[in-house]
Amino acid sequence: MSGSDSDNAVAVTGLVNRFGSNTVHEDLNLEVRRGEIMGLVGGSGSGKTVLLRSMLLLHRPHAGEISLLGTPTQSLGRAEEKRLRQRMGVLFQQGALFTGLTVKENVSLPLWEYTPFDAATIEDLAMLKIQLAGFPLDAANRYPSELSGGMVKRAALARALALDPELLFLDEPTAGLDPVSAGAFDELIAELHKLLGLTVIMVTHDMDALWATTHRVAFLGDRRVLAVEPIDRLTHNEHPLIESYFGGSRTAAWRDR
Ligand SMILES: Nc1ncnc2c1ncn2[C@@H]1O[C@H](COP(=O)(O)OP(=O)(O)OP(=O)(O)O)[C@@H](O)[C@H]1O
Repeated sequence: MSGSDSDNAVAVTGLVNRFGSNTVHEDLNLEVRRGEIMGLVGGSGSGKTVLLRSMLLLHRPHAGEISLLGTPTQSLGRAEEKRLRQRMGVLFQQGALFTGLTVKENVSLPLWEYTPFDAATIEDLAMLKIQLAGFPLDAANRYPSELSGGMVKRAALARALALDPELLFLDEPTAGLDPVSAGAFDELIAELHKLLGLTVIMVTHDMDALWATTHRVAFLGDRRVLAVEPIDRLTHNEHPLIESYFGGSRTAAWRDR
């Protein structure tokens, strides 16, 4: 049974994405409930990033409807789109921090752009988000080039949280981190989810992250979402594409726990 709009943070219906003759999505459907952490997995090239960019309104689909936080997005005006964007945060794979700005300045940027607050208030809010993301406060004046991989992710997360988003998108948040830092990041996401009541959509290949944080996981294959299930069930799904994805030696140990 499909949920009503008010139950869903995201509803994607009949999505089609094409690049020339390459059809990436064909009649793709996905519903993400408010307050859940949804993982997005699938083989390389299955269209996870294109789906993420479509949901972030960074890529206009060929056809279909995407409703975000109860708002259909197909024919939004610029001002409405901007207001909706303010309610969403995103952490891109490489962090995507501005290299010429310190961490504090990076986190302050959305606050300058979208809020009427004065400089002192913006600085206070930025420091609050930096703390919330578990980034060391005494390193807030450092530039991105002076940070470790784990610190870059936390700084980027602080920026994603700057405007108190209701919906948080994470693109491979633990890629490139050592296992200890990746585990700490998983814990942080779970804590923030609990504390802030966020809806989180996370693209990842990281099995630890899927098991540690997600409520359900959507599997992309064959140009659509083939299944949406809790990870313990999904890893036993008998669809050939899903079976083959989770049957590799790196993931089989998880499945057979
Ligand atoms: N801007 C673009 N122009 C043309 N083709 C594109 C563009 N962006 C994505 N594609 C194509 O769309 C398909 C899906 O790409 P996408 O990056 O979404 O896959 P993915 O599931 O995120 O893969 P990976 O796990 O390797 O990151 C690929 O065939 C890719 O070549």
